[in-house]
Amino acid sequence: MNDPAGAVIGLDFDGTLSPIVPDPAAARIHPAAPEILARLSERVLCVVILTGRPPETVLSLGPGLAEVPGLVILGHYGFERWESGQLSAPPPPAGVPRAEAELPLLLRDLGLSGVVVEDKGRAVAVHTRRSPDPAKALETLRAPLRALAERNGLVVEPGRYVLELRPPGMDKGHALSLFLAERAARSAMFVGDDLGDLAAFEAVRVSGLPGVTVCSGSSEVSALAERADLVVDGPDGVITLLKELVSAVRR
Ligand SMILES: O=P(O)(O)OC[C@H]1O[C@H](O[C@H]2O[C@H](CO)[C@@H](O)[C@H](O)[C@H]2O)[C@H](O)[C@@H](O)[C@@H]1O
Repeated sequence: MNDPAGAVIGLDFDGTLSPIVPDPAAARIHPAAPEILARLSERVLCVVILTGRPPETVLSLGPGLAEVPGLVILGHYGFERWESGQLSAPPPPAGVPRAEAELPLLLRDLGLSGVVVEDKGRAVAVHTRRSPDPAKALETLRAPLRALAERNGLVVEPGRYVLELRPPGMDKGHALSLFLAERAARSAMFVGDDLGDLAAFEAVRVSGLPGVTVCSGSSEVSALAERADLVVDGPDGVITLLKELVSAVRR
């Protein structure tokens, strides 16, 4: 990297900094991540975590992240922002509690077992990873959840055995584009693992900046690996890459 002081390093959380586990509440950041991010942030313009999770959840699943110098967390696909200990968030949309209230009946009528609802405040995620046939359950849910989202002014965000109902008007691409402009970035890297990260890959490409897109590879998602400049082996591979970056970068 020729100009690390101008580089924004963007990273997704689940599947990238945090290994995928069956229970979303049991996820934990890779133990090496906070320290390596702290070392990296001293060498680049900014490190930003761009995630579908609320920033406060990322901080609780990622002990040590609050101490990473200058770290910014853009949560809920960019609707919420945590920086220097401060959280900024617009009021939550009314459609989310309305949609969530309809979910138990919908799931019962579809006869699905092992499907778990994650209340995220500004969004609600429906997980099938722990159902007997996760892929089939996801397909069964797709159309009914799309209709439920539309009735409540929401959109469906698909992910790794999850369909999330969330407000429209923001995605990781838009959030990253705004952030690159805000920081007057001179180069950009984004690391992600899931479909929601494709928009951030595109944001790196359309920025016109020197950039690199990295896929935290898995057997569950192929679309990202096909579009990435570089594919690494899951969160362990991401940590190895970040360590190499820290070693390579002199500011
Ligand atoms: O944008 P991200 O940081 O990647 O967040 C996307 C979703 O991640 C979480 O779900 C995923 O990780 C879980 C824990 O490893 C896993 O059980 C689940 O199957 C994955 O889809 C999170 O629970 C969602 O709310 C996020 O939107």
